[in-house]
Amino acid sequence: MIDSPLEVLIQRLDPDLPPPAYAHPGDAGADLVTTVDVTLAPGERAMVPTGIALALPEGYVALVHPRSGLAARHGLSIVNTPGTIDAGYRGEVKVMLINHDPVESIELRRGDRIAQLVVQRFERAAFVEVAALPESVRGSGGYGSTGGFQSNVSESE
Ligand SMILES: O=c1ccn([C@H]2C[C@H](O)[C@@H](COP(=O)(O)OP(=O)(O)OP(=O)(O)O)O2)c(=O)[nH]1
Ligand SMILES: [Mg+2]
Repeated sequence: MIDSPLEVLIQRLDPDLPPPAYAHPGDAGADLVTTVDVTLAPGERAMVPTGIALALPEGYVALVHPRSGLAARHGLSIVNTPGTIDAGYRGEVKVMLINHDPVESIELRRGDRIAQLVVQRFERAAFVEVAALPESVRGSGGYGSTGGFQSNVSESE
């Protein structure tokens, strides 16, 4: 890493559990753990505490992302992905987990790594109202305006 890391103040509300940690140098996400055992039935969601509180520097946000391995293997995700941790928030970081598996329950144990925190700089916008927006190549095209899956194209096309 070229730049020195950004200092982010944390409090461990549950000192027996580890602080957020990057698994490898260069990783964007620092893993968060659950402080509680929780079982999620298919389709069920739960607000899970992480035992961590933050004081992010002004101009930074922390985003709570799912872990892809748990998503692929078990269907575990986050309802409001990515969750937004505002710089001024001093409460416990919580994760709104959801079990997307249609059949299997997911059993999580205290200390399991359930999500990852990505700290980013953000811009604060000044929203300037105008009568007409500047033109662009895309215009108002969206929602699949450029096409869909390749397999949907028939051979005669
Ligand atoms: O996954 C999340 C999302 C949010 N938060 C905390 C930190 C965040 O700063 C605060 C508010 O989140 P957000 O703005 O997403 O929720 P809201 O529904 O708009 O609540 P508020 O009215 O408090 O802003 O809740 C979490 O701990 N985990
Ligand atoms: Mg809000």
